[in-house]
Amino acid sequence: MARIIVLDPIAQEGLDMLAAAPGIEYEVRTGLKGAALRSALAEFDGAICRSGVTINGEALEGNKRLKAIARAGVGTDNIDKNVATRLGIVVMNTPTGNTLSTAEHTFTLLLALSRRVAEAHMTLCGGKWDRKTYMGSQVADKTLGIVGLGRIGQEVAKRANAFQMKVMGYDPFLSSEQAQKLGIQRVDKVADMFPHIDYLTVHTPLTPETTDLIDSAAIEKLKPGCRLINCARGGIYNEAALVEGLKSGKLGGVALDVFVEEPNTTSPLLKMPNVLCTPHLGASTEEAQQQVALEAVQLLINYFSTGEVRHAVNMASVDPATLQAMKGYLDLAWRLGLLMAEWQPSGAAGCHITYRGEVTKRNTKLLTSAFCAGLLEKALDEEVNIVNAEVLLRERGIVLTEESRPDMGAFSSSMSVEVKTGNKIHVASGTLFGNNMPRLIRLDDSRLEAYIDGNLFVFTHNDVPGIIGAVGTIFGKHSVNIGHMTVGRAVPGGTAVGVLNLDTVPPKAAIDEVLSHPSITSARVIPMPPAGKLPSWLGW
Ligand SMILES: NC(=O)c1ccc[n+]([C@@H]2O[C@H](COP(=O)([O-])OP(=O)(O)OC[C@H]3O[C@@H](n4cnc5c(N)ncnc54)[C@H](O)[C@@H]3O)[C@@H](O)[C@H]2O)c1
Ligand SMILES: O=C(O)CC[C@@H](O)C(=O)O
Repeated sequence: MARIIVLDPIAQEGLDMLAAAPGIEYEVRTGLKGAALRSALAEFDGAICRSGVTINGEALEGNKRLKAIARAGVGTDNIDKNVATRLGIVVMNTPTGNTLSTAEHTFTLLLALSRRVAEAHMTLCGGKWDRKTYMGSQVADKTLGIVGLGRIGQEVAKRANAFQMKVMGYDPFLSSEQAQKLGIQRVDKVADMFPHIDYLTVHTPLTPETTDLIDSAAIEKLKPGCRLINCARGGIYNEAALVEGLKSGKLGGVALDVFVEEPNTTSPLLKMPNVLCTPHLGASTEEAQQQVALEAVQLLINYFSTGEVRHAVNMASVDPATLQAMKGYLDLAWRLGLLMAEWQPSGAAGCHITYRGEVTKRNTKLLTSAFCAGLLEKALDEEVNIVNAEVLLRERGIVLTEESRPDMGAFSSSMSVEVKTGNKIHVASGTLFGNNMPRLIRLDDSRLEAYIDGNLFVFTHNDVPGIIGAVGTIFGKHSVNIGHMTVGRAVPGGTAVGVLNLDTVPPKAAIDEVLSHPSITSARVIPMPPAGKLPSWLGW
């Protein structure tokens, strides 16, 4: 049973969907922070939030249970994604559910700011019929500048065109063709539009590049009287610079839905004329809230029932069909990781993975993550999965590289992992027989064909007659049954490797006896998961 915590109010339709979902139970606990949030998160497998709760590193610290966070909305800046990734927690959002509502809210603020609607309303409510003070500005034939032309920015541009405005815009990922299609005059730098625009609106995430994007220096370059709107994130406009710009008359007005500090009832802007503020209401429509709640709940239901990862912001998304089709390869990659962790027990400095043949057409990045998860699984105290494995590996200074070679080797598909330790390189290669039978086809220099499940007994020896018989006799004497046996070598008479699948873990006395054979150079038991057992992080 997956337990889900709902940390912010979400639409009832989302809660109903959670209640009806088999294998899921949920609790709504809103308004949590600090230690209360941390201990609550530790009791659940999944979490749903909006922008109210702050899931920072402290809130996630030491969490060994949480697997997935779904954000009912777009911005995930209230979640510490670095810490989540490190802990193997996938963070997903619902990118489209509130696009139209937020674009509409932006336009609402733009129009209301132009006509000073809120101030006039407040004056009238105060008993004054004032038709002189609130002279407005027509938007038709004015120019709107848009920074960030993703989903919301583009919808705002469409509405501006419908209101007969000229639109200029900047987004590093907007092509000239798309800009032309949307009737946007694209500029190469944000500042290029400053002297020409009467209105500026931003629709980017809050990032180091967009923090204080509009500060005093930028405001200085704007056309006098320019009106600014922000329905994206507080901090993109520097709030102190806005106050100064309004005071000096350089700015014609400011409309904000978002603030650096939220909730916020003390900003000096709230008391200034030509200012219009709403308390982060961009996505607050019944339609948007219903849609993001349903989408967020669906993301978690899918994640916990099929392992599907969609709209992830801290890892590649994986749909159930891909997962299903890659099950066998994921199992192989994970097992090669587990095997290599035992085969080369001293510290790895680098890993290089080569994919050959048909497997190169698949999502090899996912297979690389699965290998890394296997490699680190036993070494680390914390949960290692495909979300955090690569990060954890790189954090340990292990250099990870990957290559794909579409040509087939001896097998239609294979993956080879090289683990560098000091000046040695250990190699293991595997392939898949059928859909779900992983096989080891190379260990260091020896070619073989071994199972990678159960109690593996791996020994190196000189390629001389009598070794197989000697080992078989020793295990027979100790009542250890051999289920499967394979030996391989690079060249006759050189170094060889034997891999046995034992029905039980051999006693130390049996291993010592094997090691006492003059031609056997090493021997160790490598416990592998039983055949068909898949990693728990795949949710199967
Ligand atoms: N007020 C609200 O309630 C509300 C609701 C929804 C979204 N939002 C905010 O709106 C933002 C935009 O949402 P969206 O759905 O359009 O996201 P989106 O990902 O579709 O678009 C963001 C765009 O910003 C662009 N961008 C990133 N950095 C940039 C930079 N330095 N300069 C110029 N462009 C840059 C990206 O290329 C992208 O096209 C979100 O990040 C979220 O924080 C607020
Ligand atoms: O949850 C909300 O209402 C705000 C949503 C909005 O900020 C977002 O980024 O999607």
